[in-house]
Amino acid sequence: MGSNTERARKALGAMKLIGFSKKQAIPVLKELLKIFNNNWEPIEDESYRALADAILDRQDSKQTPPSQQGTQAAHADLEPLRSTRDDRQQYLSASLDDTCEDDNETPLVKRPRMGTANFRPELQPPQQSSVSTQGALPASPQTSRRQTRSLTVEPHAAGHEYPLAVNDALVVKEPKPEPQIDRAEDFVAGPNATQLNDGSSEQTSGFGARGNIVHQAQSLGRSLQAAAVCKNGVGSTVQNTHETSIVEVDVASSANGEVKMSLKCSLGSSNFSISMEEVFKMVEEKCLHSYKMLPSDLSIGKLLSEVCQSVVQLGTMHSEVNRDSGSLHNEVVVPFVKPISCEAAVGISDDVAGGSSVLESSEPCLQNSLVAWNPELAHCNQKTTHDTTDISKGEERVRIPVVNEFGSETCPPSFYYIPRNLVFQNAYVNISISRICDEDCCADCSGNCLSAPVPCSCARITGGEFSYTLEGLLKTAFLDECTSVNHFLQEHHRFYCPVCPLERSKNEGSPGPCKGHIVRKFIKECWSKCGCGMQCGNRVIQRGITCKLQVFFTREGKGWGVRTVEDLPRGAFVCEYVGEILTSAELHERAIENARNGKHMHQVLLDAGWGSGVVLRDEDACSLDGSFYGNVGRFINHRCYNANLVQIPVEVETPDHHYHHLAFFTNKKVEAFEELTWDYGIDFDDMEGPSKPFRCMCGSRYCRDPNNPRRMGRAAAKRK
Ligand SMILES: C[S@@+](CC[C@H](N)C(=O)[O-])C[C@H]1O[C@@H](n2cnc3c(N)ncnc32)[C@H](O)[C@@H]1O
Repeated sequence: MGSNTERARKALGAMKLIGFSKKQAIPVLKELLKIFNNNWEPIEDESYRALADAILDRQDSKQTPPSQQGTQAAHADLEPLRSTRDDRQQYLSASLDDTCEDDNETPLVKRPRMGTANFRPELQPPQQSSVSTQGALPASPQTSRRQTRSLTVEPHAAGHEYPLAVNDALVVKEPKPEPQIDRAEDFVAGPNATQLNDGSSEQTSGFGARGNIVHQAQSLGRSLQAAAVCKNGVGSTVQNTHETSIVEVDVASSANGEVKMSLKCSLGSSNFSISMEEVFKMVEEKCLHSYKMLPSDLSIGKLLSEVCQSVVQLGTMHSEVNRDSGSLHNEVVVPFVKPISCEAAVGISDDVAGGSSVLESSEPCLQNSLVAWNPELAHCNQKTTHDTTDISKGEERVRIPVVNEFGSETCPPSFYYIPRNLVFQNAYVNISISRICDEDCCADCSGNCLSAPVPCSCARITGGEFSYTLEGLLKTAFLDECTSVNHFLQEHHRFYCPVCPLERSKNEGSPGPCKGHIVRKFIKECWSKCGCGMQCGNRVIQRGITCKLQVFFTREGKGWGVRTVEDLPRGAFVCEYVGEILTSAELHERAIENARNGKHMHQVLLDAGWGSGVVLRDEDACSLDGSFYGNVGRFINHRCYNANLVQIPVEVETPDHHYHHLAFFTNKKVEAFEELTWDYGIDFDDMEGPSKPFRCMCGSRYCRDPNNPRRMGRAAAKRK
């Protein structure tokens, strides 16, 4: 603590260190001491941040144009309401004056901490009849701006009303759910929170909050909660002030693994409404003041989002540690509860008309999934070999964690993670240098083909233009065309095999008529026979996954799914669908086997190039099966019509298209924590197959499943 002189010396030393002379600092310090009724704590807090800001505000105010003087005058009116100086104050002023003579001292100053909840004079509670920082220090252009942004914070500002007298809780924008899925938002809050925001209840501290959050008993644990309690000008001479101001940072996880941070500022009886953008901007400005310079791309929003992502990652790691030490259910960090089996009876859909289609599972899985909420009904402790911190086991450039907030298993049933397709047995995939002719590669190129003045021969099959932009995204026109294939099937070319390999594998002697395959646009990437480097912009999918993904257990009964934990722009490559490359006959066998075993189906036809006019041999009619060997793509669930991913065939190392890669790209902007989905192309009306399509839980208003009661009219749902 120390004497007032000592404290003043330190404060001035701290200011000196960041470039403020005593001449500049002393009057402001005096002013603040008056405001805080000689309470040093709010001034010393955060390495004298209040003092530094107040000095800056005062400096700014000197440049305030005359037009803004009226506002200052309004504040000046508050002056008489302020508490009068007592003897102590006078003594302190004298001490300060003394201190002024000594310029040699350089007390230690802590580096200001960024992002820590702290008490701010500007956000000080309206002391009903007395204290106002704004009143004490003339409003500057900056403070005026702040006042405009946080209009109702200052209760006595002339002419200011409280048009949005609402909640005091500042809630960071919550992770966005997948559009059009109605969800009960079950956020599990920190221990201090009770119920936020349905308007019906408030927190213990008197806060309400925006959003739709139902808090439950479990929490992320105290370690994830930071609370800063700052004394707020409590003193005998200040009347009508409340005892403390509390600023809390609460981090809560939702039932489906989303993370929400809420900042709660107890501001007594004041009402105010501000947007998070305003808060972020102000914090950024303050950081700038404190640090004098900031990284140009600093964004408090991003910083907070990073905090949320770290919570998810830490939660995942904790769950793994707990699982290993057998204490999963003793110490709940993220609300992991008892598991379910997600084994399911399966069937194979005969539908190939929608293009690449995943052969689907059936009801039992859904029934199992629905018991996920009831731990007592959970069963099947199937052992898996997954690393929940990274299901790819280091095979990808990024880690892909697994999160399960509902099931007794912390990870999905076993499979081998492979980052690239592998031939199972008989599929004919001939990758050889000699098969790539000169027109199908760019041997003379170097560096980045996208930067060349004239597109090289690798752009030939895409009409002389590359599919990618220099930023590594799909070009809009190309993406629009690929997406419209899924949306308006009838308008796109459908190819009918003279003898369909799929039908032939079902009935060799008398194959049924081909149901049709959609002719899709291909991406063609440069490859090893090209002269360009691996960083060439026309090599996107072959560089592998770069975005941050997470495998999570869905709440809607779809089993496991995939979500992004960062915002993704439109046209971004997400991942490939990887699996064993099967022939039609092998595919058929697998489907029957899967149907017997009752598993999710993970098979996708690679039929985008079947319309080449040649009658395909069985070994040329390839498909991918991710059941036993696959990558993260095997977890991506189906959504009717308005999925956020589009599947695009990609030619990399073989020029003929019976074998190709299947890559997923975002077809809209996707926000962090949205589930990633693609339209499997299932015809839910097709009941001919050995088993029936799964009951669709996609939540899309355009759901095609006739058994889905929530879908819109059949006509709307049916594809054009
Ligand atoms: C490629 S897998 C997707 C990952 C799967 N959810 C899992 O847990 O392994 C396809 C299977 O997921 C389930 N599924 C995918 N999308 C679904 C949806 N919209 N509604 C219900 N189940 C779905 C079905 O069981 C389907 O056979």
